[in-house]
Amino acid sequence: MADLVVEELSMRFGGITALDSLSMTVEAGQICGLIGPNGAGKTTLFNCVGRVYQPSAGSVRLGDVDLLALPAHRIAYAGVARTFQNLGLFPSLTFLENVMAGAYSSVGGGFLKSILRIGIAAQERELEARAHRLLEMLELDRHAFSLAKDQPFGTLKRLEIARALASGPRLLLLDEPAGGLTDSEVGELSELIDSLPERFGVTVLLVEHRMAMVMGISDKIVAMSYGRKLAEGSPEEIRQHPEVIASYLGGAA
Ligand SMILES: Nc1ncnc2c1ncn2[C@@H]1O[C@H](COP(=O)(O)OP(=O)(O)OP(=O)(O)O)[C@@H](O)[C@H]1O
Repeated sequence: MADLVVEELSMRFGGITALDSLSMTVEAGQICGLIGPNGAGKTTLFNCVGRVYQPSAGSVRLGDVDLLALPAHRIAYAGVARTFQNLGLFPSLTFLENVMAGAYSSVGGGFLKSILRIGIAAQERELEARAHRLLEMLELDRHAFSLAKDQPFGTLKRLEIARALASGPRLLLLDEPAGGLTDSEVGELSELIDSLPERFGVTVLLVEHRMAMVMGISDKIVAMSYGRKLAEGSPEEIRQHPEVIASYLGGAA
């Protein structure tokens, strides 16, 4: 069943049509890669789904929830979490604190109630235990008390994913997760991302320029050009799609 449903989404910036009536779906537990040449509208689509931009027309639904009807700050409660190209971490906090900061966005409305019920100290302990478990699952537990700013970029990319997972999302938006990584780091990160749907029950939407990585881990790919969907299908179908090859993949296919 489709988990994420985007229908006839359009976004204009002044005279530029960045998204032109684009529709797509992602099934629950799928990894969907968005590809396309520079300026195709991938980031714009990503930012409309993540409620950074308010689209000019169209709809975005996650399960039964109309994401565009929510105020942008409620997006985490609806089950959407994201990572950022340039890391959305707090450099002067420890790994553990960064992950706990990610978890706070999920306690939201129930937070006050649970404080009244179990007290703030117990709530903190619960979040801390959850953050420790996540660090362990992402093989980052040895860094729990390291400051984020003291660790290499590749390790911080994993921490960024741990932080996003801490809110218990249903949809994870990954914005160029492999940007700035070495080839061996990309391999490790691909394995991690590939394992996320099964281990954490998330659906993943991924924007990434490293073609081998997208082709290797995506269940489906949406190829975009000039704000429109050029093709949608399995990596194999996309690799062989004449229009995709002509407009974008060329030698990379
Ligand atoms: N905030 C903005 N203001 C004005 N124009 C924008 C804005 N964001 C994107 N655009 C324009 O919308 C179009 C789509 O851009 P977008 O960044 O979504 O493409 P992209 O596929 O993500 O490209 P890239 O691979 O280079 O990141 C481009 O023509 C871009 O110049």
